[in-house]
Amino acid sequence: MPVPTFPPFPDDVPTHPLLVIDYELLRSGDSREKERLWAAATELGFWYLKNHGADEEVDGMFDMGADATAIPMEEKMKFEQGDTGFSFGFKVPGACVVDAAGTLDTVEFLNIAKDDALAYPKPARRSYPNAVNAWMNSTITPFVRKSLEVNDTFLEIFNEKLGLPEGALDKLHTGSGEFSGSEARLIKRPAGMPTDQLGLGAHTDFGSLSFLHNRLGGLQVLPPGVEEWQYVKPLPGHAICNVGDALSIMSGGILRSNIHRVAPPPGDQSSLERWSLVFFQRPGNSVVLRALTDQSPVIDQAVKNSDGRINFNPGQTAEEWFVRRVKHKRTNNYKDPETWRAGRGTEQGRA
Ligand SMILES: O=C(O)CCC(=O)C(=O)O
Ligand SMILES: [Fe+2]
Repeated sequence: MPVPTFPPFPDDVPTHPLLVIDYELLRSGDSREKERLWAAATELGFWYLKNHGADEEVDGMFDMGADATAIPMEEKMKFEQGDTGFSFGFKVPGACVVDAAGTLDTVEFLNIAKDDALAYPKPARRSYPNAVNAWMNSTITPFVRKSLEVNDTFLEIFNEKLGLPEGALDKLHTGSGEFSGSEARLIKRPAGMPTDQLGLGAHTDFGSLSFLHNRLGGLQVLPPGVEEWQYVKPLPGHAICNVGDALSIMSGGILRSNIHRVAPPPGDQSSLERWSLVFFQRPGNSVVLRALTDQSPVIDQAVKNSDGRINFNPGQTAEEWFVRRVKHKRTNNYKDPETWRAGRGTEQGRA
């Protein structure tokens, strides 16, 4: 399907520039580009990525999402994620809350486990409707493989910059060979939603790295030391990449997991249906989240110098961390601001 054209992103809203990182340069080992990536990942934790080579897979995923979310609600509910902290499957609008007051969300998710995409046609974590399965070999699995390749490239560079023994971060992710919370997520915000309602509330991402593709505005970041939310402008052909909590903890806070949210698209884009696609890379399920102080003097020093706002030893595995964060977002589990706070990550009081 050709990429549709949209009304332009307005030039009169607060917008935060991101560094543009060239994936091809990273792959060729360009040391200046690696330095620029390091600056982006440690200062804000967000960057654009060009020349990632995943455009075809991304377009296919949006076509798949349109197909899959069009199935009848009754059918969809058979594949709903449920309230136990299991993420894979559909999440319908209103099934999650976006803030401590219990305000309902406005977006639909379709989450597909990396483990299912790679094992297909063998089921690994759960089953999906035919409208998803039909796209597995042609589109979903290739998108997952491509996303893993991109994120594994980042992990290798961060491993080197953090002074970790070779392959240390890989061993906790792809190299662990075990199931993980890694997943591809399609997000649909229906057209004509009230312009004062958030799509997704302020959060940090749960896992290690997020590889995001969107076409309409709406994503906003709260940069360090700034009190006003700022849009990240979608750029054609550019992914938006960011660091999540798990990698921030492992690196002793050197890699930044920055708070962000999804607001209504700005200006003339506000009434349109908004789609985004993310691949979330997360550590293997049994990996205990902790700063890798014993493997890197740089990380050890960072923890010693830290202001104490991030707990670098939360005493949870990646799976426990993930389940806790997903579960406490569910509307059915919301009781009061305390139950909301029980699902928080490294937001550091900024949400
Ligand atoms: O839709 C977007 O632009 C961002 C989505 C996001 O932050 C998330 O799913 O964690
Ligand atoms: Fe996010």
